[in-house]
Amino acid sequence: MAAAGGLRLHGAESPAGGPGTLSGPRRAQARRQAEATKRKHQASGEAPPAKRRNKAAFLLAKKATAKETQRTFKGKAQKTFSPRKSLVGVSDGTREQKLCVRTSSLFKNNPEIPELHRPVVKQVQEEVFTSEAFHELDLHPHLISTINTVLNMTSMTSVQKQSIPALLEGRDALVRSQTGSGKTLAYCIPVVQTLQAMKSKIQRSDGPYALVLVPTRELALQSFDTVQKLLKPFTWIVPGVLMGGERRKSEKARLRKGINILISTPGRLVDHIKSTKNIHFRRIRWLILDEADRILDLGFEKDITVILNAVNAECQKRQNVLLSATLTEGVTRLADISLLNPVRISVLDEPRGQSEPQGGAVPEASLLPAGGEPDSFAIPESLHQHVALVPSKLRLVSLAAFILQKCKFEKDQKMIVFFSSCELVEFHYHLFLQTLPSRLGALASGQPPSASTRLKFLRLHGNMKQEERTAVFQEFSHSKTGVLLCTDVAARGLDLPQVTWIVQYNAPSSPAEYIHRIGRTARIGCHGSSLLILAPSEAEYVNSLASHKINVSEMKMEEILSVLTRDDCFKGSRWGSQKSRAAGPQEIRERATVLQTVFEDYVHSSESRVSWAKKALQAFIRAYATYPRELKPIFHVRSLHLGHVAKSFGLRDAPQNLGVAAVKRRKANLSRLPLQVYAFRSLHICNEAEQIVSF
Ligand SMILES: Nc1ncnc2c1ncn2[C@@H]1O[C@H](COP(=O)(O)OP(=O)(O)OP(=O)(O)O)[C@@H](O)[C@H]1O
Repeated sequence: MAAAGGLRLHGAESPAGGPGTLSGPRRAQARRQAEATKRKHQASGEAPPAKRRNKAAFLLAKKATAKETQRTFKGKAQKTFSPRKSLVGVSDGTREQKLCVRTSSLFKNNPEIPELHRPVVKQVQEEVFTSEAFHELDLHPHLISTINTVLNMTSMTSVQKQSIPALLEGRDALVRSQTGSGKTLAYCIPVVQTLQAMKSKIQRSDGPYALVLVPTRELALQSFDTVQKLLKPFTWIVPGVLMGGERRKSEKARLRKGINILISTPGRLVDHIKSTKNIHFRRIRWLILDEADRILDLGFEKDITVILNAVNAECQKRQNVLLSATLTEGVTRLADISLLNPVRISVLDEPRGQSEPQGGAVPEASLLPAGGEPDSFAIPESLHQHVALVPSKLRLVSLAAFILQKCKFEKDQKMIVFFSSCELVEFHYHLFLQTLPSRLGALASGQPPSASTRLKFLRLHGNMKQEERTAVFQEFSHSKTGVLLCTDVAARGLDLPQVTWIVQYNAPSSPAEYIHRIGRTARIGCHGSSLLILAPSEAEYVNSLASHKINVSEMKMEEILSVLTRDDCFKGSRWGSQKSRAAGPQEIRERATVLQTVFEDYVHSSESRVSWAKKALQAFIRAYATYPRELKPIFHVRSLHLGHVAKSFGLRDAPQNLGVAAVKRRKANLSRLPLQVYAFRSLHICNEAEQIVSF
């Protein structure tokens, strides 16, 4: 649709969140009027009273043209929408004036939520379990009884059934099977079986016989735990873990004493290769790369080269295994240089081509994207995937409402929420921790929060100290309920039991990452669900997922928000003491506004909190600017509406300095820079969030 009338200044809403959609002088006049009101109240040290703020918004709204246009950073009309058509954008000034909350305009001037014409694709499926038992394998009886009694497992999963015999034969292998399908044991069992069977009994001082590389510290700990359990009857074989964040000195001491199965993150191992005298690879029989594609994604390629060279220099003959739920081109390259005549194991049920076998050892072409076509990923059958299209202004309340819906009103729910950066995790963690539980407990009953209303929030990201990361990982692992807010540090390989919901609040940067994130639920045949939250402008991402055979069904935002009507602590004063009332759309809006007010009041309770929220907003934009080129048409900073995004950080207004002149000035100075550099300069050089709006 063509832009109608004048353009709205991007992100420069009136204090009351008025639409600011007027053209030329009328808009300027209306804005001056609104700003004068604001200045007057600022001068007297007060916020404009709610009614007057809303009145200003109402005046602007009345003058607004029916068709509205978002102005992008480019200054181009990008999308037009009509408030009338908007699902949540119906303006009702009279009613708004009656509201007694200061937050305004949450439901006005939102972009139209497009119809989601999602193509239904047939997802690639894998059969998780087989009817074959571990005791049918030629394993040491003590190993079988450990698997049965310590791990409580009897039958093998498909990937185990295919991998264990192949690895016991001494073959190199490239293994791909869906998340949560038991890949860890698929390599740990053959390693333990071969090492315990060695003719000359292994001595601790022999040093490493098996080297397992994993991308993250938590995964290193988890794999270590599995190996340790399997080694129970074979006490002479010593496992050990090396990882960033731990004390090098104590790791050196352990290396000196001897570690036979060494599990490590690549970076820390390279550290030791360079600086520890006692590390050697003379007896290496196994080299295993778990989550191989992630190891490469994280930029460990150089480290892997250093490790491969160090191992090759001391020992040529060994078995090499690469595993992941998603294999990328990088992994094929790595497979080419590190695997010798490998067996390629894939557990896909659905044949990709008529000539291809179903599951089992398959030719390379069926493991990897053929002819440049998008790769398809197997997703557990019992995983139900959803997507919700939520306008930027409503993202924060929608997320909070969804958490409340699942974790307050439903029993035994355990949720992981993924964010795009450490700063975003920190911001939402503290915001929710300070606002949601206290509000729920205190306002609902007048009493301190009870166990039933208490929401447990945890967070996990790469900027935390290692001890804290480990403690959180353990706590969430052992907990039956709770909400873990995290970055992709938790996306790979982590086996956190009983997770029922995965929420992706910021969309992942690749379909592989999407698969690994949702793969933290519905593990090993259990049920689980996922929710991806997208802005209306990002709806196209659903098609991008479909091209990788990922099927998502729509969850309506109203459905998410409607939970607020079940909780009287979100009742606006408008409803007074009325007890029961049918929950209409207006009541949902009012309650969402009350919740938004809780967030805004918290953020605006001090200068430092405002600047904290601005920094989080800055981090969001910085992360948004890093989507890969192929996703830029869907996720582009230029299509962000800063004023609306600011609301999702509890900020009442867009950060200042967004005058047209400022934008033009910055554009003139920086127009020759590519956007990434543009964003990078603005975001990294400037401390004040207000300056980021200039790119
Ligand atoms: N044969 C089995 N029977 C029952 N449970 C099993 C079996 N094998 C593995 N499991 C359990 O299944 C869960 C998932 O296993 P694992 O973490 O190895 O999966 P994965 O394929 O490596 O997943 P990801 O791709 O996410 O890393 C673990 O809790 C593990 O203990």
